[in-house]
Amino acid sequence: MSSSTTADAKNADILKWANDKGEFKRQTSSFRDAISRAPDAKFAPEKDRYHLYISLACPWAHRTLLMRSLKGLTPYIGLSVVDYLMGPKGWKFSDPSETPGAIPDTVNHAQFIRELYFKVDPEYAGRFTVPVLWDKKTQTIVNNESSEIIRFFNTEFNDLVPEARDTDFYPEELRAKIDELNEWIYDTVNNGVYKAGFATTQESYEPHCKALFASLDRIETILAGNEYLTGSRFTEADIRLWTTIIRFDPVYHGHFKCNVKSIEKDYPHILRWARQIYQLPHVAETVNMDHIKRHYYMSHLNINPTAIVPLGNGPDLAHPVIKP
Ligand SMILES: N[C@@H](CCC(=O)N[C@@H](CS)C(=O)NCC(=O)O)C(=O)O
Repeated sequence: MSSSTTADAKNADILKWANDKGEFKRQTSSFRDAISRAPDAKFAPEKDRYHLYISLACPWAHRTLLMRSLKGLTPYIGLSVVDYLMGPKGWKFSDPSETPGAIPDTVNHAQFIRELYFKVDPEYAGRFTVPVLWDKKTQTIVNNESSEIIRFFNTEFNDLVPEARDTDFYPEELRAKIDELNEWIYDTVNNGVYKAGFATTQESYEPHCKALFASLDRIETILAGNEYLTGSRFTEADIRLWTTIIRFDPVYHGHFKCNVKSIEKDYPHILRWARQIYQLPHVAETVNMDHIKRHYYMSHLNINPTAIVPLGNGPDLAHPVIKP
């Protein structure tokens, strides 16, 4: 298949989220290299070598932006931010005068994220997802899987960036606990909201919605007895869950039909934890509620054909933290 035929074929179904059985299945990410400080590594940690492409709306991409900020990597790794609106050609770049918060692609001068994928692989037939971590030196995609990008951001710049050494979000002694939490939280919460929201049959919606709230109840119990998910330490497990939780009341509760309970009214310990993280240094500046709400409500027209964006923004995360 030529690249233009591949592109046309993708155009036809890019906004179709569920399969013929009415279920949403997330595709496995294709680019899985890593930045490494090991001698002779293909992708060594270097200043100004890498560029991160994200959407401020996307919870997966948000994790990478957050880790970049928390680890002090902002001056070391460049950033482009796509428009919140996803059209038939996928994520696009816009000028900030049209879309405040957007940052155009100053590295590859692409109009759409798909161009990066085709530049690296003209036969690429997967989805054109964000985040994308780009290497300017070898002109390729290092990795497009957020869970892996945040892992190597956490450790591999520690020799280069003085302040990065002071923080470790995946400490040796908590790894087993973090991995265990990540596994069920990914399946039933991070991806669970999408499985409920993109379902096109009652049978595929209900079990995912029930599993989601069973997990939120379990998380509420954990956070009733602990400051963070693993105890007293803020870790990767919190970062991964938090980007989903702050989107919950403003978007998933209505748009994805996850309305059995809300964070603000029914989960006081999750709310306390969400506010506590929001108020840590460098976190609030990564949140753009306009991009978040407009992306979901205006891009998924099969779910919301009028494209009306509800007014509520969810709980005020800047509100002083009150222990319930
Ligand atoms: N496994 C990926 C998932 C990324 C992902 O699904 N991103 C969404 C936005 S929230 C996307 O870019 N979707 C575009 C598409 O599927 O066409 C990760 O965690 O990095």
